[in-house]
Amino acid sequence: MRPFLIAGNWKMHMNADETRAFFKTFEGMISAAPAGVNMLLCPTFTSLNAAVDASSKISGMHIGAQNLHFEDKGAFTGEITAEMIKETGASHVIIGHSERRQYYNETDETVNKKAVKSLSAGLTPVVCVGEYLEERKKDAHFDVVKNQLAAAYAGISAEDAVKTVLAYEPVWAIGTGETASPEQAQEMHAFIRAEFTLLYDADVAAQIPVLYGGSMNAANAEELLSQEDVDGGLIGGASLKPDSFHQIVTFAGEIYAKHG
Ligand SMILES: O=C[C@H](O)COP(=O)(O)O
Repeated sequence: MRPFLIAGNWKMHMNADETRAFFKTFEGMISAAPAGVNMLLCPTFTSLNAAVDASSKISGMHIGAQNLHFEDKGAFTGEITAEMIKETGASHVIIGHSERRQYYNETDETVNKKAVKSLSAGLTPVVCVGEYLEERKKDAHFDVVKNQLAAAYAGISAEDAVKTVLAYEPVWAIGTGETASPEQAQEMHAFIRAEFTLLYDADVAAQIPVLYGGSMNAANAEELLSQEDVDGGLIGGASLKPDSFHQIVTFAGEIYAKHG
């Protein structure tokens, strides 16, 4: 089975001191990721250095940013380049999160440009897709995700596609406490895998980790992670607490030990 990636998106929470405090507690719980599990935490830009420093004590822990600009430099006030993120020691970057699509005019085109830029800079893009509730109610969710996928991966070679991570985050499940059922998650993840097979081939599709995001927590993670095509989670609120993040990582390790 594919290794799990348990990722936390800290959004606009956790300053540098709080980041160091999180890691101090977390490293008391775990010094290395369980076999078959990788961990990723994505703090704010100003906490990246603190997170990278602290993460060096935990094997299998990676650090990522939450956004980047697709240009190398220029008059883009408030933005940050891929190279600047790399300079902190971070290895991943979240791209196209629904909050950025919703509040900051992120489009399918900019998501694609950002994915291309992060790959060329040697950062792993965690590309986010997902439908709104109205789209699911209209039964348009598969088409929405299919279009987002095709746009995000336009012009990306198979060789690069396998270096990406995909996160399916139904917008109606983000921060709402309402999670997709394990069946809904598995259905969409299998669909995404089939789309990757059409865009590339079955071998590429089998290599791209597909994470679920949307109110994943210690109470529902085990069932979600037990689904065949759910390769991990992109966790918001529950990743801010060392004990719940640790619990989710532990579930992933147990599932991998059983089936891996
Ligand atoms: O990127 C993470 C997602 O937006 C999920 O956030 P949440 O776990 O707080 O619902």
